[in-house]
Amino acid sequence: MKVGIIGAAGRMGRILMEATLANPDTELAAAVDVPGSSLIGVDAGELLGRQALGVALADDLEKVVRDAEVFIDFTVPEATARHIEVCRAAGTRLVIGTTGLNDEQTASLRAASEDIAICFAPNYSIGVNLCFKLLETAAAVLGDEVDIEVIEAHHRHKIDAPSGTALRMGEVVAQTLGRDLKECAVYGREGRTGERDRRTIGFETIRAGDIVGDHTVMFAAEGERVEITHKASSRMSFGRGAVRAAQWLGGHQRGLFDMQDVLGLTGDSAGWGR
Ligand SMILES: NC(=O)C1=CN([C@@H]2O[C@H](COP(=O)(O)OP(=O)(O)OC[C@H]3O[C@@H](n4cnc5c(N)ncnc54)[C@H](OP(=O)(O)O)[C@@H]3O)[C@@H](O)[C@H]2O)C=CC1
Ligand SMILES: O=C(O)C1=N[C@H](C(=O)O)C[C@H](O)C1
Repeated sequence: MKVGIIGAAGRMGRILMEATLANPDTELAAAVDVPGSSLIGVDAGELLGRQALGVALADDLEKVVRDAEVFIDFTVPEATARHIEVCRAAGTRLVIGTTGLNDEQTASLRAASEDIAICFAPNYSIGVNLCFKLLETAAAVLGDEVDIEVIEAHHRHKIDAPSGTALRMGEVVAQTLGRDLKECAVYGREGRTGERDRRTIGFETIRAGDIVGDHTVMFAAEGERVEITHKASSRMSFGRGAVRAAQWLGGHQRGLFDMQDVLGLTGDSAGWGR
C-alpha cells in the first residue's frame, strides 16, 4: 500500500516514515511538511539519515495527494483541517493523529468521512487502546463511590493540554458513568478550591524534558485506590499503530473510524468514530 506522511519533518513524521519503511506491506510514496520549511525538496531518505528514497519533501499536500492511497497526518489542528478537505476532494484516505482539534474541526472531519475513509485517534499505541477498555471496566465496577483524576505527562515541546489521550480517557470514564465530560471536568486546581465534588473528573498536566507520554487514571476511595497507568517509552509505539491503521483503512471506502476499530476492540463506549 502506498502511504504518504504529512508533517514528515516533525518528531512523529520521521517516526512514521521509518514505520512505513519497516512494514513489508507499505511503501513510502509521499512526504509533506509546512510551506516555507528549509527542508522542502530534501529527499525523505536524507531526512532519516538513510540513502535517497526518491521521495522529495513537498510543501503542499495538494501537489502529491494522488501519489498515495492513504496519508497519515500528525501536524497541527489548522493544518489537519485543510488536509481533510484536500483528501476529501481527491478521494484519498486519511489517518489523523493530530490532537487538540476544536469542535468545528471535528465536525468537518465527521462530514468529510461521508465521502472518504478517515481514522482519527488521539493515541495509536496498542497499550493505550487496551487501557481504554480497562477504564470502562474500572469505571463500571467502582462507579460513583470514587474520586477520579486523570494525570498526564509529556515532553516540553507539546503545545496542547490536556493531551488528546487524557481527554479521551476522561470521556470513556464519563460516558461509562453517564456523565457529560464537558460538565464534570476540572482542569487543574489552585487556591481555596473547597472540598472535592465526587462527580467531577480532574485533569492534571505535567510538561517536562523529553517524556514521550505517560497517562494515569486514578480511582480513589476511602481506604484504597486503583490506578491504571500507561507509559510510552518510544514514539515507535504510536508510529507502528498509525501505519497499521493506514493498512486497515485500505479495506474501507468511507466512514469515520478510530484505533479501537482497527484493533477490533469496539464495544459499547463511543470513540470519535461513532
Ligand atoms: N495520535 C497519536 O498517537 C499521537 C499524536 N501526536 C500528535 O501529533 C501531533 C504532532 O506531534 P509532533 O510530531 O510531536 O509535533 P512536531 O511539531 O514535531 O511535528 C509537526 C510537524 O508538522 C509540520 N506542519 C505544521 N504545519 C503544517 C502544514 N500546514 N503542512 C504540513 N506540515 C505542517 C510542522 O512543521 P514546523 O515545525 O516547521 O511548523 C512539523 O514538522 C500533535 O498534535 C501530537 O499531539 C503525537 C504522538 C502520538
Ligand atoms: O504530543 C505528543 O507527544 C503526544 N500526543 C498525544 C496526545 O495528545 O494524547 C499522544 C501521545 O501521548 C503523545
